[in-house]
Amino acid sequence: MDFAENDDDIFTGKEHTPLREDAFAISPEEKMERIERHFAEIMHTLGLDMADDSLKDSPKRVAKMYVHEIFGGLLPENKPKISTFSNKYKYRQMLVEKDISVYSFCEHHFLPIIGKAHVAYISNGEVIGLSKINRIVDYYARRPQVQERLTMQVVDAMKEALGTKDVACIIEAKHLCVNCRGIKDTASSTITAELSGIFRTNPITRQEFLHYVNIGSLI
Ligand SMILES: Nc1nc2c(ncn2[C@@H]2O[C@H](COP(=O)(O)OP(=O)(O)OP(=O)(O)O)[C@@H](O)[C@H]2O)c(=O)[nH]1
Ligand SMILES: [Zn+2]
Repeated sequence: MDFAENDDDIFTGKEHTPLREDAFAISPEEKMERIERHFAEIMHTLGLDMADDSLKDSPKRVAKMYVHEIFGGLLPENKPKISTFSNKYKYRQMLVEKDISVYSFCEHHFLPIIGKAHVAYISNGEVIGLSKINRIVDYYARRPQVQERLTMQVVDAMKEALGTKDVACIIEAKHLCVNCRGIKDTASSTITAELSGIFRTNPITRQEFLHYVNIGSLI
């Protein structure tokens, strides 16, 4: 199954990211031009000398970074193409892709969320290439996010790609908006878990997953 067939999910709200209906009415190039202009205004307002040779290209750098790098998961064309294979070898146990790097951005402060995701599933006849699990996490991370939504989006995408309900995702991450400003608690981190199918209903399966990912020593 080609997961990227469902590019319109981003429009229907199925992916839950709060986007306007006209989010894609302007091209990525136009988005970069507008962000460059607005970011230059922010820097100017802060009193920075925009003629300084180190600062003058920063609005352009930020615009490119927003549209194509850290928020590249807002562009449906970046949705990973997920091909699955049939489970010919009849592996019936859990598969865990652990310690997947998460680089996301808090939608309240636009500061980094840095951590690890652990994703597990039990095959219902299809298997997925391992790297595609990392790609799914990366795609949904590269948006302004809350950690709860990111965790659920990863599980939804895996369920859709694999045609199974037996999927789980745990994310443990540090939110720089908590660590480096506001309350400035550098020690705390946030854990979210979305457990679906047998991971929710069977405590032994859930325990096996938790055992493999050894929660508490992730970062
Ligand atoms: N539930 C949830 N909250 C988040 C996440 N990332 C950041 N936040 C919180 O979002 C909240 C925004 O709260 P506000 O009171 O509107 O913002 P603020 O005045 O800057 O809050 P402080 O961080 O407490 O200074 C803060 O408590 C953040 O810690 C997340 O992924 N999930
Ligand atoms: Zn924040």
